[in-house]
Amino acid sequence: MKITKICCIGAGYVGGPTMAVIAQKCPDIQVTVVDLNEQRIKDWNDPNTDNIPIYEPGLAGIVAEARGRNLFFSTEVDKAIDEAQVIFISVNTPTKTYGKGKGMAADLKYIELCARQIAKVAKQNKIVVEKSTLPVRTAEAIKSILDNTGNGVQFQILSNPEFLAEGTAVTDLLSPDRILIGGDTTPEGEEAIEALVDVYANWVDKDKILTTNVWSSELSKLTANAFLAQRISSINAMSELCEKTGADVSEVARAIGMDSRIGPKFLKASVGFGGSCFQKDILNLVYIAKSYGLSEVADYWEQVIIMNDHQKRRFSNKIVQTLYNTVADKKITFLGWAFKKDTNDTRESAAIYVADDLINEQAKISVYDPKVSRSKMLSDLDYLETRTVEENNKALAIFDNAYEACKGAHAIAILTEWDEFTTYDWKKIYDSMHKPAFLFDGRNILNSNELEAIGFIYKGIGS
Ligand SMILES: NC(=O)c1ccc[n+]([C@@H]2O[C@H](COP(=O)([O-])OP(=O)(O)OC[C@H]3O[C@@H](n4cnc5c(N)ncnc54)[C@H](O)[C@@H]3O)[C@@H](O)[C@H]2O)c1
Ligand SMILES: O=c1ccn([C@@H]2O[C@H](COP(=O)(O)OP(=O)(O)O[C@H]3O[C@H](CO)[C@@H](O)[C@H](O)[C@H]3O)[C@@H](O)[C@H]2O)c(=O)[nH]1
Repeated sequence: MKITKICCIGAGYVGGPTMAVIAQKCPDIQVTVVDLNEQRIKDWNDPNTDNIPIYEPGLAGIVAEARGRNLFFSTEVDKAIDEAQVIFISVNTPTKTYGKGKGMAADLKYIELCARQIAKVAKQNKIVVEKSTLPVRTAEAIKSILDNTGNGVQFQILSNPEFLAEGTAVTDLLSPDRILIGGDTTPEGEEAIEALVDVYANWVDKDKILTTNVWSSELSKLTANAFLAQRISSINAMSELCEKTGADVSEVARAIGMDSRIGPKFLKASVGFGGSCFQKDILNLVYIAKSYGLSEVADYWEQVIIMNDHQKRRFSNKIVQTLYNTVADKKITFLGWAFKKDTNDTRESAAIYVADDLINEQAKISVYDPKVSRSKMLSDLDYLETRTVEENNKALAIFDNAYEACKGAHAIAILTEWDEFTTYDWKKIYDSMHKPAFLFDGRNILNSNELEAIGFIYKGIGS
């Protein structure tokens, strides 16, 4: 089967960039990305591609090239479903905030809504692709909904999890380590797998396209995120021990990373991992393990989250302790609010939790982030419901300029590893601050010797 029309439900951090790259690399395929969120679609259609709703290096150029040619953003969900041979489901699957599994299980209501909508609209056979990250065996539920429409339409369900990381989405999509496609082992299932393999083979080497059964594919995505997050919690655990013993976590990471069995990546100690995926996916894994009665497996993975929460809290505690055990009415400037550099995404960012802790201690927080909007920062804090919206408004001052944000501060905390922070005139910043001037580098990106020579009291992670 040759694919000529694709629809993607969900124009978010995954749907938008993924479909833009498919459209760029496959000019013969018409790709329509649909979303219920009218503003989001309007933003994707903004004539100036610098205003598209997701900031990712290189993305605006790809959208400019493909949009209107074979890439379309629309709110007409039914029409796009009806016309497409392949429908990617790329909607959000957040942690449940209610009912059974609250705070742990993945909320699959948006997935189910998509399945029901596809079932209602489809008049011809279709391939439905799970692009969202889902608990193992979700395809079974989707299949049950789709197969019970009674209109004779045949569906093949594939699992094709996405491994892109934000901030590097475009390069990850253009040169992925692998593409994973899981499907049924029936002839129809294999035909569907082949059709999707052919789409990716337009720009990915065939030996990097891995095909498996559906359950392995679904579970591999949760497993990959669990392993990645575990490395960060492991090095962060060692960072605390380094601080007690005089070892330096960067040196330890380098020493172990040169062991080819361990490898050097994902060993940067930090204020704690954030992002929409790691915590949500591990909690989901823990929930799945518990639901099968595997309490040791559940406890093992839960420790990754416990360690990460500890690391965030440890950072805010260290600020309070170092500032003579009180930050009340002191100005603490955050450089960075995004959960990592090169993205405007703030979901689960460590900055939110550190700010919340420090505001509880009556600190005045000033923030500068090159890409995150003022309204986003405030809504992130409001979402925690620790205090009223007015109180948050009072406690958080947001700046468009780092030098202005740092003026008159008692301490600076680096929460995101934006490259521009390393290029600042730190002497000028030092001169504008209260003394002693403290600098808490939650990302270990600055040169401690240079900063100490200027006069800062510098505290990194794990040294
Ligand atoms: N963000 C990442 O880096 C990343 C990477 C890999 C996988 N994932 C997974 O991909 C999925 C999507 O993540 P995201 O970050 O793109 O989420 P997102 O919140 O940015 O985007 C999801 C979009 O789906 C839309 N939507 C929800 N229900 C809909 C419906 N019924 N019809 C039409 N539109 C609907 C929402 O309005 C939203 O715009 C999640 O399962 C996530 O775990 C995310
Ligand atoms: O050595 C490291 C590496 C990362 N981080 C932090 O970990 C978080 C996550 O970073 P990263 O994994 O680079 O970004 P995500 O966009 O969350 O991507 C992860 O989550 C996605 C969603 O499932 C997956 O697709 C990706 O493969 C997986 O890397 C961020 O807060 C980073 O600052 C560290 O603290 N130390």
